[in-house]
Amino acid sequence: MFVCSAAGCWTSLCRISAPGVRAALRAACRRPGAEPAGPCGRSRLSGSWTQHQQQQHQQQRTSTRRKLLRPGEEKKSVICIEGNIASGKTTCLEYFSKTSNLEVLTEPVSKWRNIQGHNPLALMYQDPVRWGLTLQTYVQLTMLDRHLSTMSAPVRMMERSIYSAKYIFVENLYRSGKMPEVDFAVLSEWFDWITSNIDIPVDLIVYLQTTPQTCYERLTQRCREEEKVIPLEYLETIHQLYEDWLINQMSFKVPAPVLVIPANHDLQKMLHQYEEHRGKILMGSK
Ligand SMILES: Nc1ncnc2c1ncn2[C@@H]1O[C@H](COP(=O)(O)OP(=O)(O)O)[C@@H](O)[C@H]1O
Ligand SMILES: Cc1cn([C@H]2C[C@H](O)[C@@H](COP(=O)(O)O)O2)c(=O)[nH]c1=O
Repeated sequence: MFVCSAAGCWTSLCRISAPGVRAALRAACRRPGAEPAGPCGRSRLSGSWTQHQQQQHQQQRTSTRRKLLRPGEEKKSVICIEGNIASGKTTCLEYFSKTSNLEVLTEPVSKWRNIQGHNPLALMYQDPVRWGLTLQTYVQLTMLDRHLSTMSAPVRMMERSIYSAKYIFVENLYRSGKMPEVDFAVLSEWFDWITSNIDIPVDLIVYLQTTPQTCYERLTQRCREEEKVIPLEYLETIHQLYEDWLINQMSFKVPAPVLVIPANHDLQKMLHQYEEHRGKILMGSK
């Protein structure tokens, strides 16, 4: 049985309305870096940046441009859809997949469920201490492969990223005592090497913000065999790690601006919201 030791907490502080995000993004565009900083020197309001973040990101984008662009070539954009397990990321990608000049990359979950006849995802849920490193090494490899694959359209929308695999899932295994320190050290050195030696451009993060309860209901309804052992507490912990990373911005470096979309709503309202945010998502990545 897979049980998390640390239960997460839900804070209404982090619920930012869509109009609030829009206003914040408008303000951030007008006055880059002028947002008051949060406790760790970063802005708490998603979609806006501190001066430091703005400079860092600009440098990243400039170096990407130098490496990739030839005269007349257009800048390509990468948008990562982030969120808890069963928050609706695949459904969101499916919706946008009908957009022209946009390619969609889903998470390589089928690989995590079958590598040469083995199922590291199932093994990890059955015995995380033994199999956590195995799964997360493979997740890191397959996510890197996704990031580095040749783009077939000017805009790429992909499910999660190498960053969330490390900052959310590896971190959770380690913090909950389910990953031995040596395994965490090996994964961390790999991750640090990859991210400091390989350019992994991300232009926008879209965070589908849900309650753990909503995810629990959707996960139960989806009924993926490996995930039947997941308790609500696990989703609460993952939720809190996401909130600390993307909303409070107190845990790890956020590689791109964050657009928060409240995602507890029914499918129809979600599709309506995606349509409403379409311009911001696609243009915001430019
Ligand atoms: N807005 C929604 N309301 C109700 N059910 C949803 C909604 N969005 C997705 N679902 C369902 O919830 C389950 C998980 O959605 P999915 O898109 O696979 O999430 P994720 O890719 O984030 O794990 C699926 O069965 C999907 O059909
Ligand atoms: C990235 C990542 C994922 N997992 C697990 C969590 C879920 O069981 C699946 C992904 O499914 P989702 O519906 O797309 O959220 O994989 C993991 O254990 N470790 C990871 O790094």
